[in-house]
Amino acid sequence: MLAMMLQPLQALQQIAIRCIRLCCHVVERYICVFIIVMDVVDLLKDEILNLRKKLMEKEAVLRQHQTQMYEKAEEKGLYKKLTNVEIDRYSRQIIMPEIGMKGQQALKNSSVLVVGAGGLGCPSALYLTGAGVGHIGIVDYDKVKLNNLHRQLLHPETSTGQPKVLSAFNSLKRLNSFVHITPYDMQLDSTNALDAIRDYDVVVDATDNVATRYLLNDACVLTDRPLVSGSALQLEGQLTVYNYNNGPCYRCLFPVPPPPETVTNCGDGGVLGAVPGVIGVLQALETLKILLGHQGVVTKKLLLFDASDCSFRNVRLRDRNPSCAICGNEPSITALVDYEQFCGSKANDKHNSIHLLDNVDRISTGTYHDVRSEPHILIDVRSPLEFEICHLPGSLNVPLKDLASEQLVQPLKEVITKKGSSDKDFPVFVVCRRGNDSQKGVLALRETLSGLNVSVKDIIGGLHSWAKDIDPSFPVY
Ligand SMILES: Nc1ncnc2c1ncn2[C@@H]1O[C@H](COP(=O)(O)OP(=O)(O)OP(=O)(O)O)[C@@H](O)[C@H]1O
Ligand SMILES: [Zn+2]
Repeated sequence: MLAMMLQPLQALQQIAIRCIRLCCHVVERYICVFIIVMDVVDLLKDEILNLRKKLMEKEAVLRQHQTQMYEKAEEKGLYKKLTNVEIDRYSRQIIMPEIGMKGQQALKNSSVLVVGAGGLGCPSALYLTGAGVGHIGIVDYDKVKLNNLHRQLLHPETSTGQPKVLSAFNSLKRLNSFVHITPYDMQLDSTNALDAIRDYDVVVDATDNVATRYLLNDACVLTDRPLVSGSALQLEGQLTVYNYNNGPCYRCLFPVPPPPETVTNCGDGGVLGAVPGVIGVLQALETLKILLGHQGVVTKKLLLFDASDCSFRNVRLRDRNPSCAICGNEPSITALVDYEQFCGSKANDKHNSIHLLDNVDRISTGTYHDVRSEPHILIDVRSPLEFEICHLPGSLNVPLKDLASEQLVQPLKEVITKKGSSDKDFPVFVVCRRGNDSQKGVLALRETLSGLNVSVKDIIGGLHSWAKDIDPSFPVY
């Protein structure tokens, strides 16, 4: 009787087992197919990468031959005139009355040094190369980083980790093999700037730091070269040509460098890629106008570009200062100086660590990792926008500038009073992106939290160290 009652149940069980087996089989097949597709994708990616490498090797050999040919031809004075291919290639600008054969010929016989192969240097060099400037030098000491690619469009993904000048050289040569490109993988400084600049007619300042701006300015004044200067940050850009047509030099307008802490760079302030794109292209345009001897070069005035409403504004600049230290009537500077010392900042925009706190007031990311399960408060002093990109679990976001405000710190005080016990200092840790602002945060909090039993320390190296030493999956920006 019992066996009869169980029969349909067993049949159902069998059907269920079959169904499950069938499902497993289907899932297994899907996984297999997925794995096979993934394998094919990986294989194709590897193959394409190898082909690209081979292509680059072949292109390098070709360029070597072309360079030799160029040099031999130049020795014989052969390349002074435009070839028929060049006439065809540049015909759309040659037929303009402002350029003509003479203008194109002039471009072919001119040379431009682009300093910086970054956000401004890439678009600048791109249009100078396209226009057929005969010789372009490009200087940079840095390597291509992943976070350069959104705006430094001469660098393809495959260049990441490569010297920027090599990457720029390859892209420019691929674009126009008629142009002679000289890459300089080096930092321009007082020891090499004059020699580098003397070989070129015009200098484009596409760098990102104040020390190099003064260096280029002085070097251009001493060698009598126009300096096409540009800058871009966030949604704004600026452009002017210094030391041209009796106009002012950079020192005439800014005899004293700004305090280093007031200078914001792209790494901290951010920049929308198309903004340096606009300014870089305008730098190329002004350079071409100088080489062609055109009127209307942006000198003795400053062009201001505001991308938020796409407005361009020209403001008049002061005239050349007769008592300027470098271009004045009786200059006190007659040779290049130490620009890092003069500006009190490095000739790069790389992050410099500051030391405001004693070691006892700081903890490593490893120590924080070990104590994070114990009661404490972690304050992240970055901006809310940065906090949104990534943050450590349980951290409170109080931006550095708000730490000095009694009113804004009041809720924090309440949390500490609630959590802390009176017999032991309650631990408060401060974190930021790289470990500088967190130290400032500790100093500010010591003021605003005075009177409370707290021990305030910062985390050395900030979230960058956390990602490097503790959690490699943590985003870095
Ligand atoms: N003295 C110098 N000599 C050679 N190259 C320089 C010098 N100073 C700055 N540069 C280069 O100028 C370029 C400026 O580019 P950009 O302003 O786009 O900044 P970045 O350093 O590439 O990027 P980010 O600031 O976002 O890290 C950089 O590639 C930098 O290496
Ligand atoms: Zn001057």
